[in-house]
Amino acid sequence: MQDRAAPTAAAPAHPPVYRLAGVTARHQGGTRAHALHDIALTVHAGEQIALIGPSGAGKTTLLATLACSHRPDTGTFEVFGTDPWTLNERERHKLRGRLFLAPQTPPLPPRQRVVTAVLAARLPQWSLWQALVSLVKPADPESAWRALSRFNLGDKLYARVDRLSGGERQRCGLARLLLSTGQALLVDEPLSALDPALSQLTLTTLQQEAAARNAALVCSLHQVDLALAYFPRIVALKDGRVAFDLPRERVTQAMIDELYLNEQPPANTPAPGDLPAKLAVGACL
Ligand SMILES: Nc1ncnc2c1ncn2[C@@H]1O[C@H](COP(=O)(O)OP(=O)(O)OP(=O)(O)O)[C@@H](O)[C@H]1O
Repeated sequence: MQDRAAPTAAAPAHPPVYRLAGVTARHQGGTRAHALHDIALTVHAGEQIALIGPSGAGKTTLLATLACSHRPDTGTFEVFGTDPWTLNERERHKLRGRLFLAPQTPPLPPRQRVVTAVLAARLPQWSLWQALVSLVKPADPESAWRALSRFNLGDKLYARVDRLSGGERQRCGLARLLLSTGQALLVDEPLSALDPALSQLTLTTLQQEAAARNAALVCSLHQVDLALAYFPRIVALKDGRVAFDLPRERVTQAMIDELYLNEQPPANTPAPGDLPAKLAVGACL
C-alpha cells in the first residue's frame, strides 16, 4: 500500500502544478508491461521534491510524463489544472513553455559555443529572426554568463560544447534552466557527473532558483543522503509504483533499505570469461 504525504491544512487558491491519479505509462517495445503504475501525485507551486528509487524504477519516465513529452496510457493527468493531452499541438506547446525538463545528458549541439547553447533556453520566447541572429551573434551573453557563473562555469562562456567535461556539460544544461521561464522545474539526476562540492553548489542553486520564482522543483537523485538533506518531500518509486511519498522527517532507514532491497549484484554474477554460448558472435544474425 502506498504511504502518502499528509495533506496541507488550507486548500490552495490556484490549481496544483500537477495532479496525477491512477496514471500508468509504458514505453513502446519496453520489456515491462508498464513503466509507471497507478501513480498518484499532487505537486503545488513552490514545493521541492526529491524523486528517489533504484535504477529502472521509473524516475525518468515520470519526469518525462510531467514534462508532457511522454503521454500516459491511463489515469488523470493535469498540469496547471488542464489535461495537456486534450489540447491541440499549439496549445500543448504553449503549456510546455511553462515547464522545463533538464535531462541527465543535456542534448547540446557538440560544435556549438556554450553561450549559444545556453541562450537556446530563450528560443520559446524569441521570434524566428531573433533566434537566427543569435546563432551568429549571441543576443544576451551577459545573461548566459550570469547563469553559468552560478554553476561555477563562467569561464567556459565561449568554449565549444564538445570540449567540455561530462560534469561541465551537465552544468551547462542546468544553466539553461536558469534562463527558462519554467514554473515547473524537472531535473533528472543532475549530480551524476559532479564531485561532492559541485553537487552541493548545484542543489543549492536549483533550490534558490525554484524558490525565487515559486516554481515546483522535482529532482531525481541517486544520492539518498543528499535527497534527505536538501529536500523537504521525498517521493520514492519502485517498479514503477510510488513506494512512499513523505516529508523527509518521516522517512526511516528501514524504508530506504526496503526501497533498495534486491538491488545488490546477484551472488552468481558471471566472471568476465564466462560468456554463455548464445552470446557468441553471430548468434543474433
Ligand atoms: N525508451 C525506452 N524504451 C523501452 N523501455 C524503456 C525506455 N526507457 C525506459 N524504459 C524502461 O522503463 C522502465 C523505467 O525506466 P526509467 O528510465 O524511467 O527508470 P529510472 O528510475 O529513471 O532508472 P535510472 O535510475 O537507471 O535512470 C525500465 O524498466 C526501463 O527499462
